[in-house]
Amino acid sequence: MEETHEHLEARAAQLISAGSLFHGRGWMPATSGSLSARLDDHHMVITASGHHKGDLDQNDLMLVDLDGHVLSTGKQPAAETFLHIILYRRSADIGAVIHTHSVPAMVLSRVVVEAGLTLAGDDVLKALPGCTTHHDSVTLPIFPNDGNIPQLAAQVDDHMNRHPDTPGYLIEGHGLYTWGRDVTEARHHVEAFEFLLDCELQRRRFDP
Ligand SMILES: CSC[C@@H](O)[C@@H](O)C(=O)COP(=O)(O)O
Ligand SMILES: [Zn+2]
Repeated sequence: MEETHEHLEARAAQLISAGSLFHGRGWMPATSGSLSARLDDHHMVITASGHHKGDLDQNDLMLVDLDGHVLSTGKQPAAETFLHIILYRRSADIGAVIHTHSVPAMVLSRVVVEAGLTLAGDDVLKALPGCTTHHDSVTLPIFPNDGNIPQLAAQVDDHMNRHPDTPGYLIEGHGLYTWGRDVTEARHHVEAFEFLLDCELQRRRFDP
């Protein structure tokens, strides 16, 4: 358990740094967004609910097990904790999950009428899993927003059963979820998606 806690502080430090970076970019305005990292097969560290993600400290992170039990006393976990948990349960290769609320993710998730947004024709795609050339493409499924998080999590899980290589998704009028093997890789995926979404939004202004 001591080792888990030691791990917790190191992972929490990485999440604090990512929160500061992404808030600074305008992708986690006010108290929006959430960040987590796997500690072992049964535990994760995740942001506590309602904290400003640009100004987190170790007290704003907490230990939760992958059944959803809160193991840090006196703290309320992120509202969308279950959306993080289902990803860790799916694959031991998922080591960190990050949720952002950027303007491009918000706008595109509302204007795209299809069930998914395909990103193509950009070299930065190569920063994403499964893409090796700029000829590759990635489709982000778009789920209707739902305050019932277990229900939304079940929809995401069902989609990923059918499309296990999905590297991220959008929630309509809400934001982006993506993940990686560790916090470093999840950060890269956030940056790549946010860049691609911004480009896509700007491209549509010229060619709607
Ligand atoms: C503050 S608006 C955004 C929230 O409703 C929620 O979607 C979110 O991303 C952060 O909630 P939190 O409970 O702080 O993890
Ligand atoms: Zn959110």
